[in-house]
Amino acid sequence: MPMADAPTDLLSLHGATAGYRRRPVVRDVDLGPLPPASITALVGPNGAGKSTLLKGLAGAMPMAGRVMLGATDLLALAPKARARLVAHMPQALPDRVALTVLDAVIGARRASPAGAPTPELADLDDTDRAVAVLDRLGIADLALEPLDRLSGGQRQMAALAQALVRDPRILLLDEPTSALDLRHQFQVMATVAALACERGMQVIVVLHDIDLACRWADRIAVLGRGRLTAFGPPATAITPAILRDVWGVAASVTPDERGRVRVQVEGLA
Ligand SMILES: Nc1ncnc2c1ncn2[C@@H]1O[C@H](COP(=O)(O)OP(=O)(O)OP(=O)(O)O)[C@@H](O)[C@H]1O
Repeated sequence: MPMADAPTDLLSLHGATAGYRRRPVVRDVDLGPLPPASITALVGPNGAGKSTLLKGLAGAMPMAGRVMLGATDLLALAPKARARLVAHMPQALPDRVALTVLDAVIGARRASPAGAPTPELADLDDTDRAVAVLDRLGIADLALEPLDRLSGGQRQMAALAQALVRDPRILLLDEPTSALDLRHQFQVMATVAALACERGMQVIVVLHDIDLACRWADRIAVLGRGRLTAFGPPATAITPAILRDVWGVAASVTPDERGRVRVQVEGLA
């Protein structure tokens, strides 16, 4: 259920540009407005610049342009202030860390606490919050396991818990389901969707699985060679023409019995 005093600020990118050694990889991206309690899937081919865009939004690398949350330009905020609003789960996860899952999640909470207060968690201390997040993700049984003894999928779930425990206003997830089995893919996307709604979060999630993106996202942003190529509801953004032009595949796009878009790749275009 949405919060009574749910955030109302829209998120929008204006001319967002980022790159490496003066080589722009993401160029002039205008995206939004994205309302609170929404999921935007960022899709596109390998090397299109999806991770770079997320890193720029998270403050992990410089970005030019404007990223407005309501009247606030996130790019103009000091790193600490931006970190209170934005949590980023990167694609590459640290794997040689001997902390337990619980300690890692508590550490993430303490490193950058509370952007958006969550009423039902307001009285919990950091440990209780960490336990609540692990429970919500269905991985409370991993709490005392050292991170460096987890499977790839378990580590991905722990990294997601580290991002969620910070109560961000904006949650940036870079391929959060790439190592997960079908059950955990569903659990992660369902939990993220429920939390987006409860907390009024704006979620931007990079996914390669277009069907998963169409199933869970309110909006799809297609990035091709660093530029925004399509943006809108799944049925608008994912078309045979876009799949051909951006991914180079011949594919059919059909609604399933619930009206959701399903993509079937027939061959290379
Ligand atoms: N640290 C880096 N230094 C220099 N170039 C980089 C660096 N990281 C990424 N790039 C380049 O930037 C471009 C975009 O990379 P990015 O990781 O953002 O793409 P992506 O869309 O996330 O790809 P994928 O789907 O394969 O994860 C690629 O050409 C890549 O080689």
